[in-house]
Amino acid sequence: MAIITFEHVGKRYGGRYEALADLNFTIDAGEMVFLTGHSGAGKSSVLKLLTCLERPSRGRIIVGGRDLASMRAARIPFYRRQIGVVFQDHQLLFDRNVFDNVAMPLMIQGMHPRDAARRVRAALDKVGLLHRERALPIELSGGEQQRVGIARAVVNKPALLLADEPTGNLDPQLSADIMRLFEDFNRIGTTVLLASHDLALIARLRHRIMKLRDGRLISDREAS
Ligand SMILES: Nc1ncnc2c1ncn2[C@@H]1O[C@H](COP(=O)(O)OP(=O)(O)OP(=O)(O)O)[C@@H](O)[C@H]1O
Repeated sequence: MAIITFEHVGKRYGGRYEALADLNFTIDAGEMVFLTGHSGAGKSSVLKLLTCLERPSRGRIIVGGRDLASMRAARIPFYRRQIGVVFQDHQLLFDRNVFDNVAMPLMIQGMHPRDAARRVRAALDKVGLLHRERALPIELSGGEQQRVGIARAVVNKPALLLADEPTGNLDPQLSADIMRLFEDFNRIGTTVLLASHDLALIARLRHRIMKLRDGRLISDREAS
């Protein structure tokens, strides 16, 4: 069953040339998919549309049965709770410790601190950082900081996990470790869509690869 459908999606920023043009694809629930392409090909734009940070200029985007174009602004925060997002620079709060960073989405939702603490520790356990919950981000390595970013993205148990160049700043060994984490979450049922230009890494992993060029889908290779 499709969890994401793009139908004839186009995106223009401020009336300029098209960042995305007539994009059509579906991603089924439970898939793990890489989105690749050169810098400026439109990878981040796809993710911004999926998180409603941007609206499509044309076409339809359906996520979990909801049409994003017709979603009222007031619904967007609720919609976003079902999606975990991992950024290249992880966007941690450097004056808060690991626990508080991961707890942030749950606090914003008003979850009871006791329930939140249980969730936070479960997420930190999954990324192997339970023993660092009191550390400040500055005390962690780059790879560990990215793991905190992933824990924060999954703390809500999202059906869909999006990541924009999550290994962009990491060396090959750490990148492979981070990819294994995404595979772990995928194995337990989370749909994963991951933008990356690290072709060597993603080719080894044998998941579906969608390739963009100048805002168009130029190839879509099924998992092998
Ligand atoms: N907010 C914006 N305003 C104007 N143009 C934008 C905006 N965001 C993206 N663009 C343009 O849209 C095109 C696609 O950008 P996008 O960030 O989606 O590509 P990308 O494949 O993610 O590239 P990168 O790997 O460099 O992040 C680029 O030409 C970019 O300059």
